[in-house]
Amino acid sequence: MTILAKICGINSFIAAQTAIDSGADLLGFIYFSKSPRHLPIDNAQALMQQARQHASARANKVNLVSVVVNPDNELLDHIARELKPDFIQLHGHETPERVADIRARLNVSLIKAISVSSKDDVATARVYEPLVAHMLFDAKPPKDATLPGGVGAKFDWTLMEGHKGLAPWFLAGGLDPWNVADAIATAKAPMVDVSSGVERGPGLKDPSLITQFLKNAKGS
Ligand SMILES: O=C(O)c1ccccc1N[C@@H]1O[C@H](COP(=O)(O)O)[C@@H](O)[C@H]1O
Repeated sequence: MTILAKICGINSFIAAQTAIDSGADLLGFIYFSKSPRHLPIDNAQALMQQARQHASARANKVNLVSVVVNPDNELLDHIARELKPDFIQLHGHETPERVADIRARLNVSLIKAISVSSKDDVATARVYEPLVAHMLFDAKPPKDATLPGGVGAKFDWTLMEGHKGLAPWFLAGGLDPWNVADAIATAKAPMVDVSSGVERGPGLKDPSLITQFLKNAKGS
């Protein structure tokens, strides 16, 4: 099975270039000021343009994702207009009603993240699935965490056993180059997403870890 992989929290050209050259299918750009990977819109615009140009020069297909947390309409409109991402990832507590509003408002495909610690959490995907292109299953962050994602927290991958999904879905949360093959095999995940697991410090993407993650994910 071909596994699709997203490298999230891209905040430098070297990280984007390495991810594209190593076969990433999607790159994520964080708009959330508490994140060490946060990029103001102007910086994201410049970096996304460089990434698109590099992918096009290499004839690689890569989709660019803007990641937001409980965004208001003003921010969403701004992101859609200025960044023109292929996807917007909603990584907060957006309700199904709010996701339906966003879908009606924007002409951008959506990814909805939900945090998982039980089978019931996985089942909540059913109500979102008709509204979005992909679901993303992440761990519940620790209680004292300031970020809803990007903290390297893992969940029990066996909770995903038997989950089919209307569309291919992402497994995320605490993945790294050493555990990604096991995670894919256990969860039967068609797509994976990583942020902190390919860093040498908060917000510091490590090119060799990006390359190793993609090799191990795609070799599965
Ligand atoms: O990466 C971030 O800083 C981030 C901030 C706010 C919302 C989501 C964020 N990242 C997403 O979280 C998952 C899991 O991260 P990790 O691999 O466990 O560090 C990541 O795949 C991003 O989609």
